Amino acid sequence: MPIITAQNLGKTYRSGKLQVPALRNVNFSVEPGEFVAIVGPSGSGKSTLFYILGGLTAATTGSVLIDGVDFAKLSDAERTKMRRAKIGFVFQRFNLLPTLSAMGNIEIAHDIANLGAATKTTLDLSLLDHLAGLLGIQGRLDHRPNELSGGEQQRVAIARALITRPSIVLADEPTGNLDTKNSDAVLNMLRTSSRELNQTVLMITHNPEAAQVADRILTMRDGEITNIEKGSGVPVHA
Ligand SMILES: Nc1ncnc2c1ncn2[C@@H]1O[C@H](COP(=O)(O)OP(=O)(O)OP(=O)(O)O)[C@@H](O)[C@H]1O
Repeated sequence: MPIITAQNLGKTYRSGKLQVPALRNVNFSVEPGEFVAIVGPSGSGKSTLFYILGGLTAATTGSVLIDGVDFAKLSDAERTKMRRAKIGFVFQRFNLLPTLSAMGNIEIAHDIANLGAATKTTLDLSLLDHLAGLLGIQGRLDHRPNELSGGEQQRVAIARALITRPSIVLADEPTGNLDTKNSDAVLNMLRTSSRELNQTVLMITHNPEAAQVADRILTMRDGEITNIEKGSGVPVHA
């Protein structure tokens, strides 16, 4: 069964009398463990699609099924619970909390996920070690965000998203503003988490080379999916 199914998704933003159609008739599904890149020009609806898939915004038409469950049929509390349990976000606008260390930011993500979980877990220190090693941030965990470079902050944000072992990772431009070395580390981390941990990864990117790391590439234009092709699925510089 697909882990994500989008059916006839549409979204129109309304501000006053103005209506902005952002998504039209979007249909696709994603299998568990698949890595899907989403590309397309600015304004084509990529972020809007992510907000809807992540249960942060309601669709105007159509539906999203996560593990067969329709988001729209859940109460706000149930939707929040499901989001915390299943989805990890790597969004540039969801910055790290400035008063906490990198470690504190990762811990709090675990604590928040635990709030809604039926079975409480303790922080998985071996997973933390593993992620910090792969992302090259072991020596930086005691530092606050303002003492970290942009690339390090982005890698901490990835560790924060993955520490809860979400079944779905939504990453919006995770390599934006990163140099090649950091960008490769992030892409390879996402590639690994999909292949080895069976995490489903959806990644928005403007970089065609980054998109190739995915199994499938969806192209959006004017709120529609206009093309679906295979990616190489190969890590960068492998
Ligand atoms: N809150 C909002 N209110 C009104 N219109 C919006 C809102 N958010 C997005 N839009 C509009 O919806 C359309 C799709 O925007 P969206 O941010 O999803 O595109 P995008 O492909 O992610 O763009 P980018 O690559 O620049 O981030 C655009 O025309 C945008 O101006």
